Amino acid sequence: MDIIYLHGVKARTLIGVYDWERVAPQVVEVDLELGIPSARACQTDDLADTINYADVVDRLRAVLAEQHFLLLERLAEYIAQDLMGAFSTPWIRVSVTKLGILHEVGRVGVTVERGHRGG
Ligand SMILES: Nc1nc2c(c(=O)[nH]1)N=C([C@H](O)[C@@H](O)CO)CN2
Repeated sequence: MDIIYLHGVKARTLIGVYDWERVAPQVVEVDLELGIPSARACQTDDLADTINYADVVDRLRAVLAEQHFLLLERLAEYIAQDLMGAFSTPWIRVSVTKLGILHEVGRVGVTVERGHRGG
């Protein structure tokens, strides 16, 4: 199965369990890998035969703006289900990272993988 990836997508969202995190949006970084339903575009050279990664970013940013969760786990699951439905992808891996949220820790985050990787 061929894969489209988007790494290091930064966006602001309300996320976190602490009171201060409930009132101030923070920047998270999202890494995505999506299985492409068909490899047709490799032959046709036609954007209509694949997933337009610009559309994925637009949808991801809309989700982050509208949905407010406590845990990164819940946010990653929501993103995975939303994008799988929107782009008919059989497999997805979503990582959501908080930058500099813990003292002397560069990055913390969660990865979820959903669906099945075909051959
Ligand atoms: N497994 C998780 N642990 C923690 C999360 C989380 O989303 N998943 N979140 C927090 C706080 O919101 C964090 O941003 C501040 O320390 C703590 N642990």
